[in-house]
Amino acid sequence: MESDRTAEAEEKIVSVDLGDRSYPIHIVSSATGRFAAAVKKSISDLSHAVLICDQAVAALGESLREQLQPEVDRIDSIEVPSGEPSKSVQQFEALLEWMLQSGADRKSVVFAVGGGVIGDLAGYVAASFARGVRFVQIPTTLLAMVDSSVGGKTGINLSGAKNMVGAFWQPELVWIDTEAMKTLPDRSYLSGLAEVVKYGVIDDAEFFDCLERDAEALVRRDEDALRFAIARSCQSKASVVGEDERETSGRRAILNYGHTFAHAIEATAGYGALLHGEAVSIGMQMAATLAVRLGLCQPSLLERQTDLLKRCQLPITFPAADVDAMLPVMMRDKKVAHGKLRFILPSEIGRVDLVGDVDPVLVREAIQSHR
Ligand SMILES: O=C(O)C(=O)C[C@@H](O)[C@H](O)[C@H](O)COP(=O)(O)O
Repeated sequence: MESDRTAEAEEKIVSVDLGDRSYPIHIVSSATGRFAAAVKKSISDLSHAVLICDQAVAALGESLREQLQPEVDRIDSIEVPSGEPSKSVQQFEALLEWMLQSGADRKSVVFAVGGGVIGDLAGYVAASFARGVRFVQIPTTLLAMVDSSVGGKTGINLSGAKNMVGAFWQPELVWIDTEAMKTLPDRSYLSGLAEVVKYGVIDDAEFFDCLERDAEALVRRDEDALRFAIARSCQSKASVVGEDERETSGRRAILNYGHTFAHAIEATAGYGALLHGEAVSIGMQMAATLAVRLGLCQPSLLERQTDLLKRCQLPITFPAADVDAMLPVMMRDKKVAHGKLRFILPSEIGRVDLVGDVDPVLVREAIQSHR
């Protein structure tokens, strides 16, 4: 009992405030027994649960199924291959057909169990089936915990453009159990740190200082450092999304720091060649280099970012970067307006702006300097 009480006390709830689409993010540690209660609290009239689970965490999917069983009339579950290639039109269609065969209806609730790929894919399935059913995000990678499970961006890739098809569709609940970090492979874990570092650069200078203090603790997955980093990242993301849910005012676009370069790297290198967080790390380096060359920030910003990413054991160059292939892909970025590229660029640690009309020669140079 005592340990249960301690675990409960350690539970942190961050809320995403979006009026009638508001929802809680529960950040817990080894809280197997409390999942069903949290679901019941957030979701009324749950009778049919549909679990879409990453193959890599099939055992967790089974455990969640057992926990939900007493609360529902029916559960259907399916496993999806791990990795970025699953965010495809074909996989999306296969899941919709499977939902239909499973007798899903508008009251069914989709549970997305896995990393960013599964969350984005299953979220888009939920947004599309019968014109939208409710869904729950259960992120099992660090990147999904701190970024993709929060904020309602769901979608899939086209062969030449990442996340090009999708919908803004908010979950009912995000359930983050840091227990999943114990078995996450190193490469995947470290790639999630790139999005953590991103929050420091774009929004929270004090957090950046904490990350500089805690980098080695985070790399060795120290529980306290990790819980702090996850909670602070989720708070940052929740507050930005609360201000600009559908990226209309430009505020939400700050979350895209490094992503114009990263998405082009991922699409041209072939989905899955790099993990998303690895591409974001390299993309942030290219963006900060561009900002220095444009005179928007001091070189010391790039130096601090480089140092922190290196200490997080993240890649900061991509020798195979193909500038000529990347530029046309970048023109399909969702921030392009009136045919012109726009970038999120830092002016100081903790502050970025949306910058348009950037000389393509400087963009090429920024890419080339990280090959
Ligand atoms: O939530 C957002 O908004 C973001 O931009 C967060 C990004 O880290 C995330 O990778 C997002 O999916 C990219 O969005 P996109 O609109 O550039 O596809």
